[in-house]
Amino acid sequence: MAMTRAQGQESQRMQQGEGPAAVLAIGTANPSGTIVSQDEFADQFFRVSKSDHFTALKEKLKRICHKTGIEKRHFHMNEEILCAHPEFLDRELPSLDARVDIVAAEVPKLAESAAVKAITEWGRPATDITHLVFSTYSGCRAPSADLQLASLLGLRPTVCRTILSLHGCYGGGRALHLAKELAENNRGARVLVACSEITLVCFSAPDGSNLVGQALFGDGAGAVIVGAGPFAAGERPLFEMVTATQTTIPGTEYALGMQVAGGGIDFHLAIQVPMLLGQNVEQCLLDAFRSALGDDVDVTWNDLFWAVHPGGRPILDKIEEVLKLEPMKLEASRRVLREYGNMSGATIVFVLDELRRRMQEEGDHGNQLPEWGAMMAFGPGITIETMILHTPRHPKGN
Ligand SMILES: CC(C)(COP(=O)(O)OP(=O)(O)OC[C@H]1O[C@@H](n2cnc3c(N)ncnc32)[C@H](O)[C@@H]1OP(=O)(O)O)[C@@H](O)C(=O)NCCC(=O)NCCSC(=O)/C=C/c1ccc(O)cc1
Repeated sequence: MAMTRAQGQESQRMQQGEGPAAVLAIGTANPSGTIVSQDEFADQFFRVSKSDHFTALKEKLKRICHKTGIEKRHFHMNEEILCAHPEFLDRELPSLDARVDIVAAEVPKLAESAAVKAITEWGRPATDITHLVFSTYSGCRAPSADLQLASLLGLRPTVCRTILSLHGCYGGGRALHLAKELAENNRGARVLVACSEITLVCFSAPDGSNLVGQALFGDGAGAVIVGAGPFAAGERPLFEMVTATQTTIPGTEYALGMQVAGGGIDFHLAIQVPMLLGQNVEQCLLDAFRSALGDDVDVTWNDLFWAVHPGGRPILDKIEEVLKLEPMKLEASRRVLREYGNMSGATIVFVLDELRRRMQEEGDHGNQLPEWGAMMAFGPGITIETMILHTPRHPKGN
């Protein structure tokens, strides 16, 4: 059969979604097991790891915990697991197999809890999902967590799955970026984004190099349904994903990283990370806005709403300082950090959920959050994912 170039172009156009992709529903979940107050974390961590005699290290961890801006975190890890696996405390002992056995089962289950909430809110059957993008730093096995999640949710066998491994804290941003591209280029596509992180793969006894990570990271999962028009009855865009960019800060590979080793995943966070992000975020935002709205776009940062990955309290402080943001602008990020800590790739989904909650609350009081916003997530590279968001205004009652 012969097809002309024009017919080919028309056929391609017919396969594309209408308008920018949008977030249609959001769900989040945390392990129900252990909730640790940040005030008590150092005492508890040193007790269970039998490290109370390292008094200087413990005092340092207390100083760090006090400065994190975190009030509590959720963990799958508990004393029962530690009793069964004392090797998790000693980086020199082989423990990767046992860790992977646990997270291979738990990471998809946690993702399922978040995804069920998102799918329920979306209101369509799980079998209408066409694509799945799964992000985790705990995926060291194939078939992986994406396939298990697809089975747990009863997705159709033709669902197109992609797993993003070891993207760390920008995994959620990258997954949403990819979902936008999939939805806009496949008419009728409905993409489930799932990010699920369990710190058990990184857990170890305190030493001179791991205190910041142990004080910062927590467990959680976030799920988002993404789709472009035409929208089905009942589907309601929460955030339109207007444009998305990824930038790597040259020469900063050393600053953030993780390494899968026999004794678990090691990670490092250089002390310069907040400064490096502070020096680069404004340019990323300008580039993203120019690509969305043209070179002569004039943006006032305080006129936007903000969904920034709360990688750490000084990162939020630095971004607030360089963009001269009013104090409440990063409140959604600060609240998520306070309540859950840094859940790596899943965190940005919690921030979007918090923003959506605030929008509803403000709307109920007759106020509205700004129409335009920016989402940013950071991770190893140093990589910065930026997305420009727009909130459609729904007439009351719709
Ligand atoms: C709460 C901190 C640790 C301290 O707050 P501060 O305002 O800087 O306070 P201080 O300057 O008084 O520092 C307190 C102590 O912490 C030490 N410190 C201060 N940052 C440091 C430091 N990166 N190292 C090692 N000591 C330090 C600092 O030297 C000091 O030690 P000391 O003088 O003995 O009390 C704060 O710096 C903080 O949150 N830092 C982390 C920022 C950060 O890099 N976040 C990660 C962003 S990217 C991301 O989210 C995830 C990436 C990821 C990667 C791998 C994965 O597996 C998963 C995910």
